[in-house]
Amino acid sequence: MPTISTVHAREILDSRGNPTVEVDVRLDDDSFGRAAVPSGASTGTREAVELRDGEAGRFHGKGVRRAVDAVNGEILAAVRGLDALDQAGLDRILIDLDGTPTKSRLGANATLGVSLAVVKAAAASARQPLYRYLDAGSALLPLPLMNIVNGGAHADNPLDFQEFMIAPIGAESFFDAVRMGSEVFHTLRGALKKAGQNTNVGDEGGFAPDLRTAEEALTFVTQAIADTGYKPGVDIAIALDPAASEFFRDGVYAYAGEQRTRTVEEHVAYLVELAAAFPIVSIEDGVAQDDFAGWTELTRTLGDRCQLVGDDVFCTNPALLRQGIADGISNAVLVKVNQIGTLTETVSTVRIAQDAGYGVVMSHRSGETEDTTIADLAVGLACGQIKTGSLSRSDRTSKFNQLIRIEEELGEAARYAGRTPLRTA
Ligand SMILES: O=C(O)[C@@H](CO)OP(=O)(O)O
Ligand SMILES: [Mg+2]
Repeated sequence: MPTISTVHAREILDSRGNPTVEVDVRLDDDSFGRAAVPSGASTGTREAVELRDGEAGRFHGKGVRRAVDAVNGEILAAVRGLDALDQAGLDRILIDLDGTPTKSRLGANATLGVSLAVVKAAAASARQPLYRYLDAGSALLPLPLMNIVNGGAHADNPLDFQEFMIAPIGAESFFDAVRMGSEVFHTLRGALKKAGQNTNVGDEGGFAPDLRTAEEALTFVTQAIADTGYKPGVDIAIALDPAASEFFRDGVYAYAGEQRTRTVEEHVAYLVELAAAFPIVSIEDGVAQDDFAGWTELTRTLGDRCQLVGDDVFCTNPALLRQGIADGISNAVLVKVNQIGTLTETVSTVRIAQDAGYGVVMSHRSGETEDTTIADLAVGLACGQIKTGSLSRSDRTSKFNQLIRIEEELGEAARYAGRTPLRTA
């Protein structure tokens, strides 16, 4: 049984130039694992706590030295000598050591870094790639939701909705999906340029044009799919993440870019209208995390023909997801490892969703690193879908590239999910 001999954390930079935690783990058989922790901008209120120092001047208060110190001190002392193959036991110790319901004492950025670095070291010890270590039979390559237009909290443009994504549902393989996505991305660049728009990109590598309405962005995206030679809705469909919690104020949806508000009823009706007018197969956080009436209404009106993904409303939290399933809201869950802070809890959220027939979308954060763990998790947990940004910027393409390698390694056994996981009419 390989045991944990050293755990060492450091501060590194993420894709927004902010500090984040990276953890190295070495086992007594010399196996090594390294994991870097991502960071969100549009965060759910019930996410596990990302510990930041708040120390004036240093990294503008965003340092993560306290989380790093927690790993190199208390956590190291508690996990040294533990069985590296007992992930559930390790994660239980991390949760108990922290002792708070939201991991606010040691920081979810500390616990997650250790949790993921240990499983990677354990996989290395077993001489398995991570996806196979998680499940020897895993061979399902996810449908990628590729974010090619950025708005909301991820860009300095007027678009109220945060993400406009393309989903190559008709691709024959994961590699084929990446090729198709890349082609559309470049067609879109040309079209934006021709329209006199800037082609700068936002936090997740999608374009951030100066557009005001979702219809304008959706028209550009649908046209780019068609102009590349693909059938919108057949070869490539569209997915949205309005990240509606970000613009839900005083019981109404305040569209700053459009300079108007919509009531909950008007807002839901607007989403239904968009889903009818464009080839939209998935909407994440269509309504806000605290808008229970909105979630109920959206699920009732659109849930039979569109994937409705809960991000802020569930925060990858098994208890919140269980409650949502009991309440009958949404029909899919977004899974972000740092929203909950350990691998074991992440896996439990995925399993709860799968058992309930809910869709599962493994996801990056808007602040990422070159770490590609989520690519392996998407395959190893048979999620069926992954959301990892655009077809540019290495913090995003690193995940696509890892999935290309996994598909190649699986060879004949590899299966590309395509449209199957969407469960849409
Ligand atoms: O809302 C989201 O789904 C994510 C990832 O795209 O953004 P952030 O990491 O800023 O929460
Ligand atoms: Mg989201």
